[in-house]
Parts: sequence; C-alpha cells; structure tokens
Amino acid sequence: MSKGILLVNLGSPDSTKVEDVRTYLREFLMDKKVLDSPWIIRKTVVELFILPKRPIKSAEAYRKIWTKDGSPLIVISKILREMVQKQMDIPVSLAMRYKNPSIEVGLQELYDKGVRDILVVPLYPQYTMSSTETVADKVLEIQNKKFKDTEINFLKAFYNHPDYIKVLAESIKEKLPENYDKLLFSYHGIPERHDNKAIGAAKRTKLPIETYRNQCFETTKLVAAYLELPEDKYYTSFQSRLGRDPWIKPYTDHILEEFPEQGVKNLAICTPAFVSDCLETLEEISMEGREEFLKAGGESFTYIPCLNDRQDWVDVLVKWLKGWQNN
Ligand SMILES: C=CC1=C(C)c2cc3[nH]c(cc4nc(cc5[nH]c(cc1n2)c(C)c5CCC(=O)O)C(CCC(=O)O)=C4C)c(C)c3C=C
Ligand SMILES: [Fe+2]
Ligand SMILES: [Fe+2]
Repeated sequence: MSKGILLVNLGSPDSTKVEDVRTYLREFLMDKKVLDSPWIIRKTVVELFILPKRPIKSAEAYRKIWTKDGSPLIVISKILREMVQKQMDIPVSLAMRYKNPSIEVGLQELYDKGVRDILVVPLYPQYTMSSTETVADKVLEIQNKKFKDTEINFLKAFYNHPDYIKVLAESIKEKLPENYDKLLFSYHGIPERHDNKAIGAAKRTKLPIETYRNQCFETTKLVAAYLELPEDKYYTSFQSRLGRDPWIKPYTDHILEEFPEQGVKNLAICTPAFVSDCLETLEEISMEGREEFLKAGGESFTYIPCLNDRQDWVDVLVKWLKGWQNN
C-alpha cells in the first residue's frame, strides 16, 4: 500500500477578526476532550460565559503576533511540512485539529495522491486527552466516514525520546545567556482532572499510562541532564490556565511574580510543550510574561524560541518518518 504522512498541529483562527476568533474558540472549546463536562454544561459554559467576551481579548492578543502570512503557528507548520517533504519521497501533508487546513482536507489530499497507509504525526511532545488524543479521535472519525480503505497509525509521544531531547537541549544551549539565575521550563497546563483520569486509567488497566504532568517533568529532567544543569538552575511550571477549576501546578504566572523576590532576577524561559511558536509562547510568555517578570523586579528575561524550522529538528522528524516508511 502506498504510504504518506500527515503532520497535525493545533490550529489558529482564520484571521484576527473577533468573529473568526469566536468560531475558532467555539470549535476548540466544544471539543469534549478539551472541556470534558457533559455536552449541555459545556454548551452553556462556552456560549454564555466564554464566547461573548473571550474572543475580543483573544483577537487583541492574536493581533500582536500575527504576521503578513497569517498566524505564526500555521506559517511555521507550513515551512516545517515543506522542509520535511524535501527529504521524503512519499507525500507529506499538513492539517490542524481546529480550523484550517482541516484534518479532513489533509487526509483527502493524501488519498487523492493514492496514499492508503498513513502515519499521523501529532506535533505534541507530551500526550494528553486535549492534545494527542483528540487528534487521534478526529482522524479516526473521518477515516470511518470517508476513508475506510486506509490504514492509519500514529507516531508515539516523544517527550523522552533521546533524539528530541538532544535537539531541544541544543536549541536551549544556543540561546542560554552566560549569566542567568534560572532556566524556566513552562509547559501548557491542563485541568488537574484530566491527569486524574489518566491516573484512573493506569490503575484500572495496569497499562503504563503516564500523566501529562509527569511527562513534562521527565522532559525537563532529561534536558537538564543533557545540559548538565545543577538542580538549583532550573524549574518547571504550567501556563495558559483557563476557567476556575484547579489546573496542574505550579502556575507560570505565579512563578514569574515570585521569582524576583526570591533573588531570581535574570531568567531564561523555554516552552517545550510546543514545537512551533504560537500565541501561547509569543504573546503569553514573551510579551505578557516578560512584562509581569520585569514589573515584579526581574532584570533580564530571555525567551528561547521553540524548535520551529530548525534543520536538526527536521532531520529528527525525517529519521523517524523514514524508520516507519521502511518498516
Ligand atoms: C480548557 C482549555 C484548554 C486546554 C485543556 C488546552 C490544552 C492544550 N492546548 C495546547 C496547545 C495550544 N493551545 C493554544 C491556545 C489555546 N488553548 C486554550 C485552551 C486550552 N488548551 C485556548 C482557549 C487557546 C486559544 C487562545 C486563547 O484564547 O487563550 C495554542 C495556540 C494556538 C495559536 O493559534 O497560536 C496551542 C499551540 C496543548 C499542547 C494542550 C495540552 C497539553
Ligand atoms: Fe491550549
Ligand atoms: Fe494563553
């Protein structure tokens, strides 16, 4: 069977117009793997409490990072696809879990090229229900509706893979200032309830299911070991909180406020839950986070970019994809 690759990232609104941001947030937050309450409660919360105002604030944030070619997340993902395609002799397509290009379009593109054996690559190093699992759900739903004669497999989460750790660590090393007090690893957060579900599933099934929080700490530990960082030189925290439920801790915004009074004045920060820079890294961390830290008494703030279109990252992806292709 003819083989092909589908790279999948999260997705962005089509534009920074409030209405486009609202449509995007509706699709995103109505996903039961993101807001995991019963449909009627989710619908009420999303329509009555989130969608009237949040899109205005989010659109403003998107406007600060938007490029002439669109959302950084999409632009970078397109470049990544092109670079991977250059080194692969099978078709490589790109899709987004929310909005465009959709997973349906990505699968159709491969199908029209005669591909029937597909490796889906969720572009998330750590897996959890609101990232990797919802990509798999959507892909399988569409396969079942339209592409029943295809075989589909998924690339495993790579949060502890030595190839990934090496490129991540090297990307950090290149940007780490000589005199920094602490390197903060800030990961996208999730509600604690999501990780509790993973703990329940691990107990019930005796499968080696790792919580998202533990995976993040493992990524930090492996990068720190690679870079030979002493324990007092790095810290792990979680960003992007939404709503009133408890999310996994510690919270990045609290840490950024507390660090200066603990003597951490020169901070470097990386965001390893994201392989491409996006709203959460460029605006929430590099703009808002920087301001918060400096206001609290911090002196220097170095934002370390995501892997984006680094050649060593492309080479690692290509190595993994060729491994699958030749299997
Ligand atoms: C309940 C809410 C959310 C969960 C759970 C969640 C998990 C999660 N998200 C990412 C990756 C990204 N999220 C991004 C933006 C974003 N995330 C949420 C909410 C949850 N995410 C919202 C509402 C938004 C939109 C912006 C906003 O209004 O604040 C992005 C950036 C997208 C972009 O266009 O740049 C990414 C990427 C992961 C990996 C994850 C679980 C670990
Ligand atoms: Fe998110
Ligand atoms: Fe955010």
